[in-house]
Amino acid sequence: MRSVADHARIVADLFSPTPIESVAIADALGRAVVDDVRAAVSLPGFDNSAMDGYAVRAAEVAGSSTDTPTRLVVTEDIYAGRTDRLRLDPDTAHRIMTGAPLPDGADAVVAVEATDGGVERVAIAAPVAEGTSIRRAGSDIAAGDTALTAGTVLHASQVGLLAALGVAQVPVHAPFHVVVLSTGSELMAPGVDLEHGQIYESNGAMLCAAVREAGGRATPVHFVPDDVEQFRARLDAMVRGDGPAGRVDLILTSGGVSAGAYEVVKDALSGHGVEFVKVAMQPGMPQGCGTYRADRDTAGSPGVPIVTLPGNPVSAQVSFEIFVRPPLRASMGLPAARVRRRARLTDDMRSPRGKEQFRRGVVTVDPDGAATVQPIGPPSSHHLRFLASANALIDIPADAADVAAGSVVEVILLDP
Ligand SMILES: Nc1nc2c(c(=O)[nH]1)N[C@H]1C(S)=C(S)[C@@H](COP(=O)(O)OP(=O)(O)OC[C@H]3O[C@@H](n4cnc5c(N)ncnc54)[C@H](O)[C@@H]3O)O[C@H]1N2
Ligand code: MOO
Repeated sequence: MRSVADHARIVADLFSPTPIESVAIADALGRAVVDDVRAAVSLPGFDNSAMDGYAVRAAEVAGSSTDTPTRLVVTEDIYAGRTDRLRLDPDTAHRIMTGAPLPDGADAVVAVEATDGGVERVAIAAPVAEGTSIRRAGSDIAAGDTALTAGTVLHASQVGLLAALGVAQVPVHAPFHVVVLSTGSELMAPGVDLEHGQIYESNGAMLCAAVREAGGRATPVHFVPDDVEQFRARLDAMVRGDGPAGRVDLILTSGGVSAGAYEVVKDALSGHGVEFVKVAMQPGMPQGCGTYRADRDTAGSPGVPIVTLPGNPVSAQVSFEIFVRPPLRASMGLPAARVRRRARLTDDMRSPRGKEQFRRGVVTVDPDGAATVQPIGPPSSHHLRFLASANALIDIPADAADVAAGSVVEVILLDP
């Protein structure tokens, strides 16, 4: 059997970086900038007031107190957005609002609370040090400085910084596009009354969600029947790239790869550039991957990478986590690996020797930062409920069999 690490490397080699596109910053959320972004302007762009108050010369109000306020004539009213350049004459004050440009000659702002709030004349009841309540041009970022380094993922605050710098669009990797195929005659759409032996399709919905959560784009292709010819016809349309889905970076299937009599994926793809292997892991043992080329493709056609996951829902989702998510994210310049950490096991666990086990677990971190993990649900791969309650996968190495409560194990955190 192939090791998990070897299969992960072989799958990752199928992936290539997606093209770069220029995207409006609001639409670039969750994507990584491909180049350093330099500030074209300074922030702030001009000296401005940090408070609603009065722009003054600090030396002129030095002796102010409640009993002996300094009285100044107010000669200007500066609101945020005034664009004319002003000068503060000696023995005068300008009423000024937060964010409004500081007049030349002023070297401090007195907050309105330390004054009588006068409009034509103002009484200032407290001294201010030079520089008080002034936000200097470039004190946040100077024009020419690096605002974001290449690879930074855009969250709300990074989008805010780009907007403040007047950046409208940024170059980012195009979303990695995955066509998600579900096979199986037993699979039905929601809303249908199930007959005995039928089930609601769930892998397609789950894997599409997983692709989107990872930052990619997913197109579901549901309910491909267990028919090799029809299955191949669907694939061929995708490989040609002339279907409604456009460019396809990966075809992801689930089901139909083990040892049964109706393994449509295996039957359709064997001999077409796809290799089927057993990976030493639980869940997720039967796996396949390769580059699919249609029969009539001319030599040299690049084909489309394909990963075939096992059909059991927990196997499909765990396999996605281990084999597909990391290279998918790397192809978009996004941090690939989930956070791994050590945690103390709350219960005894058994693991099949010779297979790396990924058990569902709930990790709890106490206020001191110490983590414990409780395994939940049995190891078998149809227990979707327990997967849905887990926040981590417990990664038990292939050479371990019995792991006692209290042991320290490695966990993969599934919550962002
Ligand atoms: N004789 C053997 N039988 C099995 C082996 C084996 O080595 N020898 N391996 C077992 C393991 S481990 C797994 S995992 C599964 C993998 O089977 P397939 O990938 O061929 O998947 P299917 O047989 O098509 O389906 C398995 C199971 O999952 C359900 N399923 C499939 N697709 C969906 C979907 N889109 N939504 C919801 N549920 C789905 C399907 O109904 C089956 O219950 O094989 C074992 N058997
Ligand atoms: O390997 Mo299967 O994925 O255990 O259920």
